[in-house]
Amino acid sequence: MLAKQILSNLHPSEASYPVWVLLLAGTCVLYTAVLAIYRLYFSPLAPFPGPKLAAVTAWYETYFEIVKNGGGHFTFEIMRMHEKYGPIVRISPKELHIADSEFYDMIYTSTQGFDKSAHVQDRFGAPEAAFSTPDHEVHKRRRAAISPFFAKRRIHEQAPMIQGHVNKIVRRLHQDYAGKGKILNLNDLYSSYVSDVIMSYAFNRSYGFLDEPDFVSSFTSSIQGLKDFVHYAQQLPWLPKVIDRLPDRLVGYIQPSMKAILHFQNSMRDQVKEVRQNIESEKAEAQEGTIFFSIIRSDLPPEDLTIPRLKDEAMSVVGAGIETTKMALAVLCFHIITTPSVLKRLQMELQEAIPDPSNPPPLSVLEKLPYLYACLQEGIRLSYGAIARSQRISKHNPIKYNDWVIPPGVMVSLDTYHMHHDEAVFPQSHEYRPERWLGNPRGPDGEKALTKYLTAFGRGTRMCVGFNLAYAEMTLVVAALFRSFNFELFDTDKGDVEIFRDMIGLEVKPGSKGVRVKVSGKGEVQP
Ligand code: HEM
Repeated sequence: MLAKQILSNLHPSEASYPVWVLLLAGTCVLYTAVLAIYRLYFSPLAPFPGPKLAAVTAWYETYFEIVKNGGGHFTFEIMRMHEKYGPIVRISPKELHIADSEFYDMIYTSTQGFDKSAHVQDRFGAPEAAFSTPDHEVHKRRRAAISPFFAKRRIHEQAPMIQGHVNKIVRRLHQDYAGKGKILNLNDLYSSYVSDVIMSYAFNRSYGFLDEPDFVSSFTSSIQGLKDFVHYAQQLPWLPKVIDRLPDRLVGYIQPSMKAILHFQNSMRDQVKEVRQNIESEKAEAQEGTIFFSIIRSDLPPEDLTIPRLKDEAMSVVGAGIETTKMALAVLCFHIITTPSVLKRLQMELQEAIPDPSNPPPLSVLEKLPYLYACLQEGIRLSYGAIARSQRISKHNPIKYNDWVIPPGVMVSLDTYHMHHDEAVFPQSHEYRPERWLGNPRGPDGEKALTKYLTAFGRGTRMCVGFNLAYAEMTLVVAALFRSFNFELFDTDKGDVEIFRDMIGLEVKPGSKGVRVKVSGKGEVQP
């Protein structure tokens, strides 16, 4: 009515563009004000503590994830919020965050079928992978098709294949690096190693990344580039959908970091297409028993067996274990090399367990070495796996936390950065201290195993499916390298392994070239 009156009082030429703009702007302001008032005073989350601005707008989070210091800083901001507001905080209009290590297992649980949030479904460019699937029931069905391949027994069956890749590394370091002064980039080495392992296992295909000059290939670089886009994809969930409709060349031109995702997507699409074509033409003997051969032959419903869906699953199965395992290895090697007491103790243990380095004992023996295991645990702890929170949603039931009742449908999370730096659980949490894992240690209550607080692999229904593979890869390569070689850091410092920002995975200081070392052959260590 008011709008009509205003318009009728105006000369037609005056009632054109500016009035409509004013009306539109007025409506927007009114809508924003009403929304802000609703979020502050009437939303079911209104009683929860937290900054008012974060309660009013999700742009608060966007600022920290995309703008501040180049983005990836919301996890640290959440930490600051907890210092001010206590263990439960409303971090955005629709989301709560909890900082209480004892409550982790209540959210990341196998006893309740919590969903993931759909707004993060697209962030790794693989929206239909089990990993990204929001709905609990659909996730359960998709995960069931891949999880048997990562059971401990199956990984032990793969140990000779993994050891074969480790032997190749040892040979190459002897030939090209040891005593020659040539600089070895451990990040590149590990990236190639775990990529070769997973491609062998997923597709029975050798890409020979470990044969590449300096262990660098476009594939491993593309995996590294995947995380550059994650916060944009999460904060602006429409962006991946728009990009998906544009020609690849245009995308690469507008957003160079997307090139990595496109490259990876294309290579995974080619892989699954080939397996399916081979099955259809009965030429798939070479792939029989591999992960994707079995998935295509599984009883998943047809909508889960399309090439685009399988491509997404391949991106997840292949991609999820590369940067995570590489960073854990790079971090732990840095600390072992720079801490003489740790290095000596590890080398002594390995010397005793592996009398002849050319004939290493099986995985089942090496994985029981207590100090080696402790070194891995500390590396995993300080590389975090996924740093950022992974939201869970209880669709139907409220969640109780202390005196608070979290209504159904609300995103709630804890995160590994908070967990791994809880000083009550891990005193001097920023220090690399393998000793804290020795002797079946307990948490602060003296009962719960300390391993319960190591959440790098997540927990519950969505826990990392590949953790047995990750431990096997790390055990075999760390045992071989520290048994056979000495390493001296080259132009590398703590900034090359410590968190600078959270890109879901660990991102270290800008411009870092990774952990670089000079290699020499090793004599026996004296007690
Ligand atoms: C140190 C090494 C690794 C770490 C720290 C790690 C960590 C994680 C984390 C935090 C999650 C997500 C949990 C969640 O959403 O709450 C995850 C999921 C996943 N990881 Fe890993 N991961 C590692 C290695 C691997 C390896 C080697 C593979 C396989 C080759 C793998 C495959 C997967 C898959 C497929 C998922 C999705 C599981 C699901 O949603 O059901 N990961 N991982």
